[in-house]
Amino acid sequence: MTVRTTRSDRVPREGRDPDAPLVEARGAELSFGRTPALRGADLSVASGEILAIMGPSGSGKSTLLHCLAGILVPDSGEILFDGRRVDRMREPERSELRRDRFGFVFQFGQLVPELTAEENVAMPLLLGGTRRGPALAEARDWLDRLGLEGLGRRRSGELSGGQAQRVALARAMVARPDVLFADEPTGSLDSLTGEQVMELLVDTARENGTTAVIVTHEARVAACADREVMVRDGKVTSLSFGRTGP
Ligand SMILES: Nc1ncnc2c1ncn2[C@@H]1O[C@H](COP(=O)(O)OP(=O)(O)OP(=O)(O)O)[C@@H](O)[C@H]1O
Repeated sequence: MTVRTTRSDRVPREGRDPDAPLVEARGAELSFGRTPALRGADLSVASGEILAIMGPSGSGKSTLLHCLAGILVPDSGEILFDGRRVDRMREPERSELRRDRFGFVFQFGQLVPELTAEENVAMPLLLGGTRRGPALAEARDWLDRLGLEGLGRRRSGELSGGQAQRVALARAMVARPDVLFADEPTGSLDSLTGEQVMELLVDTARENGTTAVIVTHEARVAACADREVMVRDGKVTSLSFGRTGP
């Protein structure tokens, strides 16, 4: 069911300047105790862009993603979302931003094991105040779209790794976030399954005009993105623009 899209299919959301950065880090620095993780990271992500962050283990990729997503606050530097200073927000405001505007997929889907797949997917809608019936109907619709017809009543222990990551993707997208943050979304999967999940993730983000920031070790996974950046020693050091042209 996957429809391959190309890097030139970028669809910014209506009403936005496609060239204005939606998510930005400016000179972000963050240390964990004496361990510096970010040493002046600069990054701009345009609205509707699918960006892959690559780099060696321990270089600061996850820390950068967590700062961009308002999970961590840098020691210095700025984090902006849609022109607003995320690093200056208090935790309740950042929490609201994460809930209302961002979606997340992590390496291990982190589904709630006691809940069924459709209940997991419905969770962001329920937290946002949607009634149970409509929320579950929307969740089933997303599961169908991601090729998981008929699996809505299963719990995470009854799903394969690839199925569980697709449920996690449905949960991340169900509330139509502005930005999808994915940290090694295919890291726990074999390469074929990982590629399928990544294609679904990228296609789903593109179809919905969702900006995506994806941390990955895998060049083949990064190749699905519009743009790749490299993180080394806590800095964004090199950029490669789309393979299909400058
Ligand atoms: N919670 C933490 N406490 C202490 N040190 C941390 C913590 N999180 C990350 N670090 C350190 O910060 C540095 C950057 O880590 P980070 O996880 O951002 O790297 P990464 O590029 O995502 O690595 P990997 O590809 O292995 O996941 C590393 O030296 C790491 O050991």
